[in-house]
Amino acid sequence: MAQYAIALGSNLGNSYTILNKVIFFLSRYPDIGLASSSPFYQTFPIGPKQPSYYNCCITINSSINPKKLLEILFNIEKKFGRIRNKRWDARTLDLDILLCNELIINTSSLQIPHPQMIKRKFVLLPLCTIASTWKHPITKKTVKEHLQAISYENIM
Ligand SMILES: Nc1ncnc2c1ncn2[C@@H]1O[C@H](COP(=O)(O)OP(=O)(O)OP(=O)(O)O)[C@@H](O)[C@H]1O
Ligand SMILES: Nc1nc2c(c(=O)[nH]1)N=C(CO)CN2
Repeated sequence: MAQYAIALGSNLGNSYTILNKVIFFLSRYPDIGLASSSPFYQTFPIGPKQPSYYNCCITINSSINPKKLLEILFNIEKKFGRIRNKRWDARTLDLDILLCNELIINTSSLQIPHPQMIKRKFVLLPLCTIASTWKHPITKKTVKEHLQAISYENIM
């Protein structure tokens, strides 16, 4: 059984409702147990000009392996209306695997920890509300320490 941290984001459609529905959907998914879920934060977009986001994080327990979980999350993004065009395009749903136990994976299609997570306040702030002491397996710093190191502000 592994513990995963997952980041959710949405900035197209009724984002608040979409995130709620996705968390409910995941909580009922076979072999996935929802452990915790953060508050939702409205955040200014990082990157190209586009609508503001709702972001949150969850932790789950699952016997599903990381590669299979990525495939499942990809299909859930599709089910909730994600159309993939360019990188960083506005989207109804983005699901990123942030952490899996103390595991490090570095393949072309899957990197864990998520390489961008420690730079993103819209990830670290919600994650810190549910997993502040989780140690990043590469930097060895906790989620809280990474959050404290970020100076920019994009939370509304
Ligand atoms: N830990 C991970 N979680 C989710 N996707 C990942 C992960 N590691 C690698 N990927 C890969 O990243 C690819 C691009 O993902 P996506 O289209 O969601 O990027 P993005 O959200 O636009 O940008 P970013 O990657 O900066 O969040 C996916 O096809 C997936 O194979
Ligand atoms: N505030 C915010 N900005 C973003 C986000 C996101 O989830 N929230 N996701 C991006 C691509 O993954 C790019 N920029």
